Amino acid sequence: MSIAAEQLTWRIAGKTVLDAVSLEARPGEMLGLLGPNGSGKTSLLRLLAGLKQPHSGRVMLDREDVRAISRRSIAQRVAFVEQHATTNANLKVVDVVKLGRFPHRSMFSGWSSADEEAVEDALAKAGMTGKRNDPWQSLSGGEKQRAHIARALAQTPRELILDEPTNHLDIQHQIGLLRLVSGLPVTSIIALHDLNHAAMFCDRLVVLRQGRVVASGHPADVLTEDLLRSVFSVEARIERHDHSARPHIHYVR
Ligand SMILES: Nc1ncnc2c1ncn2[C@@H]1O[C@H](COP(=O)(O)OP(=O)(O)OP(=O)(O)O)[C@@H](O)[C@H]1O
Repeated sequence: MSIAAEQLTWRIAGKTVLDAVSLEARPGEMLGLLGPNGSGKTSLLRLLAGLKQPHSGRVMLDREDVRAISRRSIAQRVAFVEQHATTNANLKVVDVVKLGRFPHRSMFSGWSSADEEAVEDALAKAGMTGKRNDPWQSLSGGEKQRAHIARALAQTPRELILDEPTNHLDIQHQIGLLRLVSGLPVTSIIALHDLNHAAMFCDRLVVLRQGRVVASGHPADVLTEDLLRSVFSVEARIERHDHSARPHIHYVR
């Protein structure tokens, strides 16, 4: 249930996009990945999901190098909700969600009651049951995003990687999604731009700047006025909630 990057370096077009990045999402933890535009969040998540190969360093699942684990086992346990996911436009919502069961099926197995249950549960958790038979093309941007999340949940992953999954969602669904992910019995790594949402829901945070980790730890230790100024170039005052001890950022106009 743990997922880790060890000294990952990735370059493209003569540029070092990720420079010896290490992090670990511990079992059951929701790890927030923060950083300004272009800091390397998507590149790092794609390496962790196995969609790109690092130039050096390694990705570990439960402390085992992913290169020693079969592609099928990885596909069964790691789900990735991409930022700009595309889907065949001729499918119905339920068909897209069913694709999440693909890694669990063999050439000879039929559609099982476990598959059916996983799909129904995923549709319900993503709030998409009522749209199950709608054509993909008829969905709004936020509904498409929720259907992609349902597809990832139908995969019944042990590790869940999400790249800015709250983009396109209204505030109710942003909070609903973060509450859902934080309550799942999975290990998750989630890239977020809303620092207050990250502070509210994530167990720990990692901050990237220009492809390097510049801070990591509990939200209260990471989200400081100095860090907001030096990494995000914003002035802010930080208040701590009495009961949760989590930081709340007030940006200065
Ligand atoms: N295929 C590519 N070709 C050239 N440059 C790339 C490629 N992929 C990533 N980069 C560069 O790597 C850097 C990091 O990009 P990445 O998308 O990982 O950042 P990000 O932190 O996810 O940004 P955002 O918050 O804007 O989504 C950027 O400067 C980007 O231009």
